[in-house]
Amino acid sequence: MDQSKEQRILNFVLQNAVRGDPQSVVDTIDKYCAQKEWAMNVGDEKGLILDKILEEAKPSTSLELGTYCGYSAVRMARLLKPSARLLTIEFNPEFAAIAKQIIEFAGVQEKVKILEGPSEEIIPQLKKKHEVDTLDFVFLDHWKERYAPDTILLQECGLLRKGTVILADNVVCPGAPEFINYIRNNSHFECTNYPSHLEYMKVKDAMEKAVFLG
Ligand SMILES: O=c1[nH]cnc2c(O)c(F)c(-c3ccc(F)cc3)cc12
Ligand SMILES: [Mg+2]
Repeated sequence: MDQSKEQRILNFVLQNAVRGDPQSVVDTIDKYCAQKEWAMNVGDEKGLILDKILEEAKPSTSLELGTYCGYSAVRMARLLKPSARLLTIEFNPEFAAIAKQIIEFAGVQEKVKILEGPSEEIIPQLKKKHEVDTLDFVFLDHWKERYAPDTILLQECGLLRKGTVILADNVVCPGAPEFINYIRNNSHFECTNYPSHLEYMKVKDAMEKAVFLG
Protein backbone atom coordinates (compact mmCIF):
# COMPACT_ATOMS: atom_id res chain seq x y z
CA MET A 1 0.00 0.00 0.00
CA ASP A 2 1.32 3.50 -0.77
CA GLN A 3 2.97 5.33 2.12
CA SER A 4 1.12 8.24 3.69
CA LYS A 5 2.64 11.75 3.75
CA GLU A 6 3.03 11.37 7.52
CA GLN A 7 4.99 8.12 7.06
CA ARG A 8 7.23 9.92 4.53
CA ILE A 9 7.85 12.65 7.09
CA LEU A 10 8.72 10.02 9.73
CA ASN A 11 11.11 8.25 7.35
CA PHE A 12 12.81 11.53 6.46
CA VAL A 13 13.30 12.24 10.19
CA LEU A 14 14.68 8.74 10.86
CA GLN A 15 17.13 9.09 7.97
CA ASN A 16 18.18 12.73 8.38
CA ALA A 17 17.74 13.92 11.98
CA VAL A 18 20.03 13.19 14.93
CA ARG A 19 18.54 10.67 17.40
CA GLY A 20 18.05 12.32 20.82
CA ASP A 21 18.36 15.84 19.40
CA PRO A 22 14.93 17.55 19.41
CA GLN A 23 16.18 20.65 17.58
CA SER A 24 17.46 18.50 14.70
CA VAL A 25 14.06 16.75 14.52
CA VAL A 26 12.25 20.12 14.36
CA ASP A 27 14.66 21.45 11.71
CA THR A 28 14.44 18.24 9.66
CA ILE A 29 10.61 18.28 9.56
CA ASP A 30 10.68 21.97 8.59
CA LYS A 31 13.17 21.20 5.79
CA TYR A 32 11.01 18.36 4.43
CA CYS A 33 7.74 20.31 4.62
CA ALA A 34 9.23 23.49 3.14
CA GLN A 35 11.02 21.73 0.26
CA LYS A 36 9.16 18.48 -0.44
CA GLU A 37 5.58 18.25 0.89
CA TRP A 38 3.55 20.85 2.78
CA ALA A 39 2.15 19.58 6.07
CA MET A 40 0.19 21.21 8.89
CA ASN A 41 2.98 21.53 11.46
CA VAL A 42 3.01 24.88 13.25
CA GLY A 43 6.30 25.43 11.44
CA ASP A 44 9.37 27.59 12.05
CA GLU A 45 7.88 31.12 11.90
CA LYS A 46 4.88 30.50 14.20
CA GLY A 47 7.09 28.03 16.10
CA LEU A 48 9.26 30.92 17.29
CA ILE A 49 6.13 32.64 18.68
CA LEU A 50 5.18 29.38 20.41
CA ASP A 51 8.72 29.08 21.83
CA LYS A 52 8.67 32.62 23.25
CA ILE A 53 5.21 32.35 24.86
CA LEU A 54 6.00 28.90 26.27
CA GLU A 55 9.31 30.10 27.73
CA GLU A 56 7.55 33.07 29.37
CA ALA A 57 4.92 30.73 30.87
CA LYS A 58 7.52 28.24 32.28
CA PRO A 59 4.76 25.60 32.56
CA SER A 60 4.92 22.48 34.74
CA THR A 61 1.82 20.93 33.13
CA SER A 62 0.97 21.64 29.47
CA LEU A 63 -1.76 20.33 27.21
CA GLU A 64 -1.72 20.25 23.40
CA LEU A 65 -4.86 19.57 21.36
CA GLY A 66 -3.84 18.22 17.95
CA THR A 67 -0.58 16.22 18.03
CA TYR A 68 -0.42 15.45 14.29
CA CYS A 69 3.15 14.18 13.67
CA GLY A 70 4.50 15.46 16.98
CA TYR A 71 6.38 18.49 15.60
CA SER A 72 5.01 20.96 18.17
CA ALA A 73 5.17 18.37 20.96
CA VAL A 74 8.92 17.97 20.28
CA ARG A 75 9.28 21.74 19.86
CA MET A 76 7.64 22.40 23.23
CA ALA A 77 9.24 19.49 25.09
CA ARG A 78 12.74 20.70 24.13
CA LEU A 79 12.04 23.89 26.14
CA LEU A 80 10.36 22.34 29.20
CA LYS A 81 12.15 22.13 32.55
CA PRO A 82 13.15 18.54 33.51
CA SER A 83 10.19 17.90 35.81
CA ALA A 84 7.60 19.45 33.43
CA ARG A 85 5.08 17.34 31.50
CA LEU A 86 3.22 17.75 28.19
CA LEU A 87 -0.02 15.87 27.50
CA THR A 88 -1.01 15.86 23.83
CA ILE A 89 -4.36 14.68 22.47
CA GLU A 90 -4.68 13.22 18.95
CA PHE A 91 -7.92 11.87 17.47
CA ASN A 92 -6.36 10.16 14.40
CA PRO A 93 -4.66 6.82 15.31
CA GLU A 94 -2.35 6.91 12.27
CA PHE A 95 -1.10 10.38 13.24
CA ALA A 96 -0.69 9.28 16.88
CA ALA A 97 1.44 6.29 15.82
CA ILE A 98 3.72 8.52 13.71
CA ALA A 99 3.97 11.12 16.49
CA LYS A 100 4.94 8.45 19.04
CA GLN A 101 7.90 7.40 16.89
CA ILE A 102 9.02 10.99 16.22
CA ILE A 103 8.74 11.91 19.91
CA GLU A 104 10.76 8.83 20.87
CA PHE A 105 13.40 9.49 18.18
CA ALA A 106 13.77 13.04 19.52
CA GLY A 107 14.33 11.60 23.01
CA VAL A 108 11.56 13.60 24.72
CA GLN A 109 9.24 10.65 25.44
CA GLU A 110 9.75 11.02 29.23
CA LYS A 111 8.16 14.49 29.09
CA VAL A 112 5.40 13.80 26.55
CA LYS A 113 2.33 11.60 26.88
CA ILE A 114 0.14 11.07 23.78
CA LEU A 115 -3.56 10.55 24.58
CA GLU A 116 -5.44 9.05 21.64
CA GLY A 117 -9.11 9.90 21.17
CA PRO A 118 -11.56 12.78 20.89
CA SER A 119 -10.66 15.84 22.99
CA GLU A 120 -14.20 16.11 24.34
CA GLU A 121 -13.86 12.61 25.84
CA ILE A 122 -10.27 12.93 27.12
CA ILE A 123 -10.44 16.41 28.68
CA PRO A 124 -12.94 15.27 31.38
CA GLN A 125 -10.54 12.40 32.26
CA LEU A 126 -7.45 14.56 32.78
CA LYS A 127 -7.86 15.12 36.52
CA LYS A 128 -8.71 11.60 37.69
CA LYS A 129 -7.15 9.37 35.03
CA HIS A 130 -4.10 11.49 34.16
CA GLU A 131 -3.45 13.09 37.56
CA VAL A 132 -3.69 16.67 36.34
CA ASP A 133 -4.46 19.37 38.92
CA THR A 134 -4.63 22.47 36.71
CA LEU A 135 -3.00 23.35 33.39
CA ASP A 136 -0.32 26.04 33.08
CA PHE A 137 -0.24 26.11 29.27
CA VAL A 138 -2.65 24.96 26.52
CA PHE A 139 -1.82 24.86 22.79
CA LEU A 140 -4.94 24.64 20.56
CA ASP A 141 -3.99 23.19 17.18
CA HIS A 142 -6.70 20.67 16.29
CA TRP A 143 -10.06 21.22 14.61
CA LYS A 144 -10.93 24.91 14.58
CA GLU A 145 -14.62 24.21 15.36
CA ARG A 146 -13.45 22.57 18.63
CA TYR A 147 -11.39 25.51 19.88
CA ALA A 148 -14.31 27.29 21.62
CA PRO A 149 -16.17 24.23 22.95
CA ASP A 150 -12.95 22.67 24.26
CA THR A 151 -11.93 25.94 25.95
CA ILE A 152 -15.34 26.00 27.67
CA LEU A 153 -14.93 22.32 28.59
CA LEU A 154 -11.49 22.99 30.12
CA GLN A 155 -13.09 25.68 32.32
CA GLU A 156 -16.04 23.44 33.26
CA CYS A 157 -13.62 20.65 34.28
CA GLY A 158 -11.74 23.06 36.58
CA LEU A 159 -8.54 22.66 34.56
CA LEU A 160 -7.78 26.38 34.16
CA ARG A 161 -6.28 28.50 36.93
CA LYS A 162 -5.58 32.25 37.27
CA GLY A 163 -2.78 32.82 34.75
CA THR A 164 -3.23 29.72 32.56
CA VAL A 165 -1.96 30.63 29.08
CA ILE A 166 -3.94 29.38 26.09
CA LEU A 167 -2.28 29.75 22.66
CA ALA A 168 -4.30 29.01 19.52
CA ASP A 169 -2.84 28.35 16.06
CA ASN A 170 -4.54 29.25 12.75
CA VAL A 171 -6.90 31.98 13.92
CA VAL A 172 -6.64 33.57 10.45
CA CYS A 173 -5.99 30.55 8.18
CA PRO A 174 -8.05 28.35 8.19
CA GLY A 175 -9.53 30.67 10.87
CA ALA A 176 -11.40 30.08 14.13
CA PRO A 177 -14.06 32.85 14.13
CA GLU A 178 -16.29 31.30 16.82
CA PHE A 179 -13.30 30.93 19.15
CA ILE A 180 -12.06 34.49 18.50
CA ASN A 181 -15.55 35.91 19.06
CA TYR A 182 -15.95 33.87 22.27
CA ILE A 183 -12.55 34.57 23.81
CA ARG A 184 -12.28 38.27 22.94
CA ASN A 185 -15.73 39.02 24.39
CA ASN A 186 -15.11 37.06 27.57
CA SER A 187 -13.99 39.20 30.53
CA HIS A 188 -12.28 36.15 32.08
CA PHE A 189 -9.61 36.18 29.36
CA GLU A 190 -6.93 38.71 28.40
CA CYS A 191 -6.25 38.29 24.65
CA THR A 192 -3.27 39.14 22.43
CA ASN A 193 -3.01 38.54 18.67
CA TYR A 194 0.30 37.54 17.00
CA PRO A 195 0.21 38.06 13.23
CA SER A 196 2.36 35.61 11.29
CA HIS A 197 2.14 33.39 8.19
CA LEU A 198 0.79 29.96 7.38
CA GLU A 199 3.49 27.35 7.88
CA TYR A 200 5.88 27.14 4.89
CA MET A 201 3.75 29.64 2.89
CA LYS A 202 3.48 33.41 2.26
CA VAL A 203 -0.21 33.30 3.26
CA LYS A 204 -1.21 35.38 6.29
CA ASP A 205 -2.07 33.57 9.51
CA ALA A 206 -1.98 34.49 13.22
CA MET A 207 -1.87 32.99 16.69
CA GLU A 208 -4.04 34.19 19.58
CA LYS A 209 -2.92 34.14 23.21
CA ALA A 210 -5.64 34.13 25.88
CA VAL A 211 -4.64 34.33 29.55
CA PHE A 212 -7.30 33.06 31.96
CA LEU A 213 -7.93 35.66 34.68
CA GLY A 214 -9.77 33.32 37.08
O1 LIG B 1 -6.60 21.06 10.59
C1 LIG B 1 -5.63 21.66 11.08
N1 LIG B 1 -5.27 21.39 12.35
C2 LIG B 1 -4.22 22.02 12.94
N2 LIG B 1 -3.45 22.93 12.32
C3 LIG B 1 -3.74 23.22 11.00
C4 LIG B 1 -2.92 24.14 10.31
O2 LIG B 1 -1.85 24.69 10.98
C5 LIG B 1 -3.20 24.46 8.98
F1 LIG B 1 -2.40 25.33 8.36
C6 LIG B 1 -4.29 23.89 8.31
C7 LIG B 1 -4.58 24.23 6.90
C8 LIG B 1 -4.98 23.22 6.03
C9 LIG B 1 -5.24 23.53 4.70
C10 LIG B 1 -5.11 24.84 4.25
F2 LIG B 1 -5.35 25.13 2.97
C11 LIG B 1 -4.73 25.85 5.13
C12 LIG B 1 -4.46 25.54 6.46
C13 LIG B 1 -5.10 22.96 8.99
C14 LIG B 1 -4.83 22.62 10.33
MG1 LIG C 1 -2.06 24.51 13.04
